[in-house]
Amino acid sequence: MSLVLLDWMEDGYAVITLNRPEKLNAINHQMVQELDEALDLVRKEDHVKFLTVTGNGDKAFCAGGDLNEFHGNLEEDEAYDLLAPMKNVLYKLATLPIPTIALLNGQARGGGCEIATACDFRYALKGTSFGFIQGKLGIAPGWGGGTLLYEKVDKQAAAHWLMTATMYSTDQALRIGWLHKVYSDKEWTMETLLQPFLHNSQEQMTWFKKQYLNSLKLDELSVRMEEETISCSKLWESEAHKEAVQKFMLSRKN
Ligand SMILES: CC[C@@H](C(=O)O)C(=O)SCCNC(=O)CCNC(=O)[C@H](O)C(C)(C)COP(=O)(O)OP(=O)(O)OC[C@H]1O[C@@H](n2cnc3c(N)ncnc32)[C@H](O)[C@@H]1OP(=O)(O)O
Repeated sequence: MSLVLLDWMEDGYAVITLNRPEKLNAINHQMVQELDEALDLVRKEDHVKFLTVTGNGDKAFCAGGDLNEFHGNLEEDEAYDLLAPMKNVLYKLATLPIPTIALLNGQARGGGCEIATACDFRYALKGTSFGFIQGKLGIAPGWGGGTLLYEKVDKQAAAHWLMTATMYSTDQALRIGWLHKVYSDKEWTMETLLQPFLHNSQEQMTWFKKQYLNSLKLDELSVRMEEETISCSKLWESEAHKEAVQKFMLSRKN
């Protein structure tokens, strides 16, 4: 079964859906590969105006890395080997030549917030919540999403969220500029959400994105994302991290 769906819409945009609702769309190795392939396909299509990324189900956009695979007993080099491919996926997503919009249909935690941050814009359903909770797990973001957060919101707001590792409501996330819009259940239809983008031509969209990417120093961005993955791999071996993952795993067994 495909754990990542890629749909081409008649209106000229593409939709990537994280498709593992029973596990709150937690990212496992298969999904990393499928996401990578989906992004390559989108990149090749020159008629697509923009891409949306969303999660299947009504509970979560994405609950982060799958803690069965990204488990606590990995050594530093093993952790690096697992984290780096998803960091490469997020770099691809962040630098895609067309605009990207995360449609946050449910909560996002850890790596789920990293995926959303790699998109250019974030729209959320009212009542959802978000957390860069890695700090509470004895680690730090490891897919490059912490680095990207510094590009997307005020630097102090980024540092504050990463260091406190707390859950933010839609209001808090709007206040720091991470979310761009919040919609009610009734308004949560593709027509309402995407209407403002649809009038643009593909040429306009690629230019707008190019102009935005020009404002980022891309070489430096990839170096900083790589540094993040290396740092997270080192933290992976900490006792605090092992204990936090163990706690989650034990809670599943009861
Ligand atoms: C590893 C990469 C790292 C990074 O670089 O950023 C990270 O992503 S760290 C963050 C990892 N994510 C988490 O720590 C979140 C773990 N999940 C939870 O704390 C809870 O599931 C929840 C998000 C608070 C939701 O709780 P609840 O509503 O009670 O749902 P369940 O807990 O019952 O979840 C349903 C189902 O989904 C499975 N699940 C959820 N998250 C993960 C996960 N991250 N990895 C693997 N599986 C996950 C959960 O186990 C349940 O399945 P069953 O056990 O089969 O019932």
